[in-house]
Formats: sequence, structure tokens, C-alpha cells
Amino acid sequence: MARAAKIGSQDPKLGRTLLDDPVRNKGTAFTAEERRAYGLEGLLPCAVESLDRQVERVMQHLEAKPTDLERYVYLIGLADRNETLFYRTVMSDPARFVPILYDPTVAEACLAFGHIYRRARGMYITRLMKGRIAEVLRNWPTCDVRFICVSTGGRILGLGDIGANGMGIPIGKLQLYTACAAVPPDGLLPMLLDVGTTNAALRADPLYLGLRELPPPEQKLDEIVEELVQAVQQVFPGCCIHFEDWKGTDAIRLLKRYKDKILCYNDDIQGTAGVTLAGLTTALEIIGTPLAEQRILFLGAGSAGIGIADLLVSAMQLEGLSQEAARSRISMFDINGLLEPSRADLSEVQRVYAHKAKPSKDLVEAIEAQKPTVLIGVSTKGGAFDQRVVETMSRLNERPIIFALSNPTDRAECSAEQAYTWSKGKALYAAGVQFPDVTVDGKRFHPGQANNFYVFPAIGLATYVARPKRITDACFVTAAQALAGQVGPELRARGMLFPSQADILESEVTTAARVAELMFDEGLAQVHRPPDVRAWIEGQLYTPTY
Ligand SMILES: NC(=O)C1=CN([C@@H]2O[C@H](COP(=O)(O)OP(=O)(O)OC[C@H]3O[C@@H](n4cnc5c(N)ncnc54)[C@H](OP(=O)(O)O)[C@@H]3O)[C@@H](O)[C@H]2O)C=CC1
Ligand SMILES: CC(=O)C(=O)O
Ligand SMILES: [Mg+2]
Repeated sequence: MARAAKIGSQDPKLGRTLLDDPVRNKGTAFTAEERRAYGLEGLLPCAVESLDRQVERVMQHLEAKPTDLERYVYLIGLADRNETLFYRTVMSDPARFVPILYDPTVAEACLAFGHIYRRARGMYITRLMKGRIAEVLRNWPTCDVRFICVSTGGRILGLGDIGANGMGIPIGKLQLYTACAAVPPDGLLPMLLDVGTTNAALRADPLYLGLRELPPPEQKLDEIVEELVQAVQQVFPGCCIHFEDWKGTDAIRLLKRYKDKILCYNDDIQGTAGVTLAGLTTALEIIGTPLAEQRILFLGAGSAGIGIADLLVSAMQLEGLSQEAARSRISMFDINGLLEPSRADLSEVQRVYAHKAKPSKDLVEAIEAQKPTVLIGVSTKGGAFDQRVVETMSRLNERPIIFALSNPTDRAECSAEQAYTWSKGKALYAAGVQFPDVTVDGKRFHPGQANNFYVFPAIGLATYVARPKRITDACFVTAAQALAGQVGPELRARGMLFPSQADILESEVTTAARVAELMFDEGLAQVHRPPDVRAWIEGQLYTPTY
């Protein structure tokens, strides 16, 4: 589905307006006829170029930039000038551009957000708007908003609380809905719920763009969130709220509160769980043992850790274990050590993974005691899987599964090179970022990238087409199964646990089709079921053409 040029009027003054509108601007691709009709003559050089020629120029500009952060700034500027050209560029080579628009470059962009800021690309809601949030939402120029990705900036990647600087994440996540899954970009609204920040350095930065105050207590935060959620239902009915990168405890509490009440999901909890289950499914098929027989140890027991653990429990139950037996196969270790019943600092959701064991603050000691077959890092602690950790896992297991999921690159619990070298090529490894290939003893390994971008754009696409009432946990299990099903023998032989990023659109559409089928099967979808779901989805995909 190409985006309509939306040029109807014969107003000769329209030209300037068109050039300033990123959705309708074609730049040098306006034809001679259009230039005459819309008062564009003289406002452009005489060459009339194709979209592909324009992409060629963009590629040259990008080539000349010295860093990925500068490429990021350039691409965001391009999106502000000409959205079609922006998406044509990034969709032409997703494996190259996803790491620039998103993880890991977006981390640098967020840290420098107030300094590289050009223009607002979404909405900023603050507590100062309390009582008027619906009125403020109406300031957004379109009422057909299909997705809001909202963060408080309370936990951005593994960077901690960076407040309003976190806006880079909702912008990037929604750009990936389109760049990876061809969700039409018109109805996507990035949002920063600015509740202040605990980050004193940022509050003192003269170029910081957010509220310079500490976040409110939980109850006050929840009141603002409740008003925002209700305002979204009123102003943008049918809109899906995608929660992203909130402080872990807020993320878990709010998902529990809203998941059965409104159309929403939390990507860090549910999307991450989906991609991890997919990677684990593939890894276990390579080894040839079922999930229900694994012992899984997490480093980190926050929103991502709990989300993954809970979904793994559901998946083990599908393999026949009771909930209790499934939970008993999962242990967790956080900043205060192994989760066990004598710990007084655990939340309700953590307590179910606190099994009777000797208290320990030493990860290697915990590994020796628990004998995990799978080690998953979601701790934000770069380098936490040191040589002793990887060697211990490799001594205990013929093929240790080691997922170092913390972002960005320097927060990964271990690098691909470390995992393959220290395990002597035995590890089945994935990380949140894409590490380069590694050669150990003459064998080349292609590390997996277990990042939720394999899942959330597909959930977005399925939601876009099927308009479900709710997004359930089953949607994420289905997404994981669909994703794992796409890693055939040839990819596995290369050590790959996920589909190739060069084929990301194909992968997301395949996953979305399975999720949409489930939405119809479970009575969640609110549109008429078509005879061929996949073909029906393909007919609604955005293509960046003029
Ligand atoms: N690859 C992917 O797709 C995704 C990756 N992530 C990454 O996972 C990480 C965690 O995210 P999330 O769970 O949402 O964050 P949270 O803040 O909710 O959780 C972090 C957890 O790690 C623990 N922790 C902190 N420091 C250490 C340490 N030094 N040693 C052991 N544990 C520690 C925390 O303990 P305490 O609470 O006591 O401080 C907490 O349990 C982030 O880096 C994020 O980028 C997240 C989502 C998706
Ligand atoms: C990838 C992601 O969502 C995160 O690191 O928070
Ligand atoms: Mg996230």
C-alpha cells in the first residue's frame, strides 16, 4: 500500500507548504506537472529525480559521516524533511540501519538528547497538565492514532533513569514498527510522560529538556498514568498503548493493572519474553532437549527478568509441567545475591522464584549450586559474565546456553567474543545487540541478537490489522513459536538463533500473521476474519513510494 501523495488542491501557494510537510514532501521527485500545479516552480533545482536516485544521495551523505551518532542525527533530520525517503532508505538495508536508529546508537542519542535536539517528534505530557491531559492530547494533529509508545525515561536500556532524554526510545521503537514490519507511519505517536528524574546530573544540565524535579511517589505517578490512560481511550479510541522503558517496578505494576482492562502491552516484559523464548526454543532444538528439562538462572530480577521467567513458566506448562514444577526450574540472582526465602527485600512477583537454597552473593557459587543449563543476563551490569562464569557454565554443560541481553553494548553481561572464546566454541550465545562474527579454532560463529525488535513490530502489525480488544500473553507465546519456526537448518548450522535481519520484513509479517490468526481464534480481533490472513496483511503493508 503506497502512501497517497494527498495533493489535491490547485492552490499555487501550496508549494512551500508541501516542501515543509515531511509526509507529503517529495523534494526533487516532484514532477514538472506537479511543480506547475502546486506553485513549486523555482523552489526546487530543475532536475526531476526518482526516489532511488534520492536514496543514492542519502547513502553518500551517510557514508561521509564519521560516527553512527551523526548518521542518527542525519536520519532523524531526514525523517523531519521527507518521511518517504527516510523509510525507503532504512527499509532498503535494515541490518545496517536498525542499529543506527535503534539499539545501540539510540543509547548515545538518548544520553545526548537535549544537546542533539532539533524538533519535537511526539508529545510530552507532564504532571503540570494534570486534569487537562485529554485536552492536551487533542493538540496532536491527527485523531486516528493507532499506537502510542510511552516512556517515563525511568529505565532507558541499561542506562538507568535519564528522564525526558528517554524520548529517543519511543521515537525509535515506533520507527521500527514501520521500518521492520511496514506498519503505516501515520498513526504512530511517540510520547514521553515527563515525571521528573532522579538523575541529578541531567537536572543540572542547562540543555536538559525535561522537568527539573524528582519523580513523584508511586501513588501520584499512578494517578497521572490513570488520567493519561483514560484520556487516550477518550481522544484516540482503539489506540494501543505500548509501555517502554519505565522503571522496572512501575512497569510490572502498571502492566498488571492495565493488561486486562485496555489495549496495551509492555515490550520490556512481554516482547523481551517472546524473543527470549524464541531464541531458547531454537537453541534447545539444536541441543535436542526440551525446555521443561532445563534449569534456568537469571542475573537480574527486574521487569525483563520477571517477564521472561513468567513466559518460560507458561511454555513449560504447555510441555506438561505444573506451574509449581516449572517455577522450581527457574532461579534468580540480583544485585543483592541469590533470590531465596530469607531475603526480606523481594516483591511478590520475585518471591515465586525464591527457592530454598544457601544464601549467596557470588554468581559462580550460585552456578555451582544450581547447575543451570541456561544463563540469562538482564542485569544492566556489563561484564558480569566474566571468564569464571562462562568457564563454569561450560564445565557443567556440553552446550551452555548463555544470553547476555542487557543493552547497550557496554552493558552486555559478556561479549560474543568472550562467550565463544571462554567456552571454546561450546556456548549457544545471544545478546541484546548484534556483535560481529567470531572465529574460534578456525570455526566461525554468528552470534544471535535476542532483541525484542524481532517481536514488538510484529505484535504492532497484528494489532494494526486485527484491531484486537486486548493483547494477551498467548500472543507473545505464539510470536515466539512463529519466530523460532523461521530458523531453519541452514541458519542453525551457522549458529543463528534468529532469522536474518536482512529479511526482517518477511520475518515480522510471518510472525504477525500467526499472531493475527490467534487473535481471530481467541475472539480478540474486532474485524471480520479474511479467508487468507497473510495475504490480507500483505495488502495493508506500507511501502515507501511517492
Ligand atoms: N535484549 C532485549 O530485548 C532487552 C534487554 N533489556 C535489558 O535488560 C536490562 C534490564 O532491564 P529491566 O529488567 O527492565 O530493568 P530493571 O531495572 O527492571 O531490572 C534490573 C535488574 O537487575 C538487577 N541488577 C542491577 N545491577 C545488578 C548487578 N550489578 N548484579 C546483579 N543484578 C543487578 C536489579 O536489581 P535491583 O532491582 O535490586 O537493583 C534488577 O533486578 C537492561 O539493560 C535492558 O537494556 C530489557 C528489555 C529488552
Ligand atoms: C531492547 C529494549 O527494549 C531494552 O533494552 O530496553
Ligand atoms: Mg526497552
